[in-house]
Amino acid sequence: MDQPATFHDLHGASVYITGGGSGVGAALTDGCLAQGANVAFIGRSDASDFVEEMRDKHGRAPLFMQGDMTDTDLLHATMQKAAEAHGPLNVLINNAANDKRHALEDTTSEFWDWMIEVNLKAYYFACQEAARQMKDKGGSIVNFSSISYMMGNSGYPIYTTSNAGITGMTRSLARELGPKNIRVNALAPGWVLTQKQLDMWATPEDLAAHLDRQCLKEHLTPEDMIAPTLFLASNASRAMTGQCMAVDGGVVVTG
Ligand SMILES: NC(=O)c1ccc[n+]([C@@H]2O[C@H](COP(=O)([O-])OP(=O)(O)OC[C@H]3O[C@@H](n4cnc5c(N)ncnc54)[C@H](O)[C@@H]3O)[C@@H](O)[C@H]2O)c1
Ligand SMILES: O=C(O)C(=O)C[C@H](O)[C@H](O)CO
Repeated sequence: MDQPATFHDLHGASVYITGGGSGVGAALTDGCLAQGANVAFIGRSDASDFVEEMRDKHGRAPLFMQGDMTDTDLLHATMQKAAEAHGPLNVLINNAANDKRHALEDTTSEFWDWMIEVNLKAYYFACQEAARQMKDKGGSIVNFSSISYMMGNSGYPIYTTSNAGITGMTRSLARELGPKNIRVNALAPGWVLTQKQLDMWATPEDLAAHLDRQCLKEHLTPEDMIAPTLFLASNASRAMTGQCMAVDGGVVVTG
């Protein structure tokens, strides 16, 4: 898609994205490459085809590292490899998450641990390594949350718990890292119609009900997340930290 804006400071920036090979993350990789940034990303599944698609489109390929980000040593090693390839990180985008459905009654302790490891722990430890790399020259961290917890959605309580945790973590890390000029913000998307959402969760009834809740009467696409993320990543938002920015088409949450 056409870039809606140019963020000059992102040209040549070193950007690391979790889950940058599919869904919203793939749009973010595409959007960052289009700004002239150097992108590295981790993902669980093979993303070689996407890497080649990006090479064809931008003339530069993102650095893809396959692995499970819940392994903190591995996560940190991939972030260090990104720094070796592109320089210390300027931008971290914590995007990868898992919204697997579950109910309180059926939840095991192991499932809780796994969901929190994916949806919260990996975010935290990615921030830890990013902060190390950004300590001398500052940087920007964008943590993907969700409006799902603000809506009080059922069906995935550990996911919504994590989304709420992400905004709390964001505020505290913004305070801790602000003196080093490292900004930390959260972005809370509304319902973004990725192929996975369409394949797994989106029924015609739920889609219609959700559009009713939005002020704007068009469903959101992964590409709609690009410019808001670039804004938070870039110096355009240099006076913003500790915030959670909803990008949701104007969902009005009622009691
Ligand atoms: N799609 C939506 O409607 C929606 C709504 C609100 C918030 N969000 C948020 O936006 C972000 C992206 O959502 P999405 O719909 O594109 O997700 P997705 O499930 O389609 O993609 C997630 C990506 O993360 C990767 N990933 C997951 N677990 C991993 C692990 N353990 N190690 C390494 N990589 C892992 C996957 O490989 C995949 O590339 C998430 O933070 C999500 O909470 C999405
Ligand atoms: O999965 C999420 O994080 C969402 O926020 C998705 C939608 O907002 C939700 O399914 C709408 O009811």
